[in-house]
Amino acid sequence: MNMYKMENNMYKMENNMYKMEKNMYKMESNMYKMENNMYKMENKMYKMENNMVKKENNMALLDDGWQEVDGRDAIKKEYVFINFIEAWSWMSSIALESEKNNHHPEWYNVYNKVEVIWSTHDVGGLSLLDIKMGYFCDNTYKRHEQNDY
Ligand SMILES: C[C@H](O)[C@H](O)[C@H]1CNC2=NC(N)=NC(=O)C2=N1
Repeated sequence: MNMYKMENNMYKMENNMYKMEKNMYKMESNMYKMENNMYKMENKMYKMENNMVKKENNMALLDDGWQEVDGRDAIKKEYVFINFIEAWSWMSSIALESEKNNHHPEWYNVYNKVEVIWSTHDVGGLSLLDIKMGYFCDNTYKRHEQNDY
């Protein structure tokens, strides 16, 4: 009779082992899912942070005379120089930096005035590159003779 009991106990133990193993697999699978969700959340956080930085920088530029373009996700500003040569020389500096960043302006020049628009065509709106180039335009402008009437 002890033999039967022992055998029976053995079966029970074996059965419990299987159950534990199954649970382990489930736990492992849940861990992977949680990890995956964590990555997704982290990714969302990065995107939100990036958008916040973009908005903050954008606001700062708007304070510096940049305007939003009607009906477009783009910013524009008009610069006035002392003459055509100053305007063209400033445009050359911007052109070189644009090539470096592979990010190019939309602009319109008449004599000593240049209107610049920044927008990222690849994403159909503003990106951090536009803001970076906006700052570059302003900083370069400071080194040119101006005519602010
Ligand atoms: C193919 C080339 O890299 C892309 O078209 C670049 C070039 N310059 C650019 N300039 C701007 N302003 N926006 C862009 O999306 C852009 N894309």
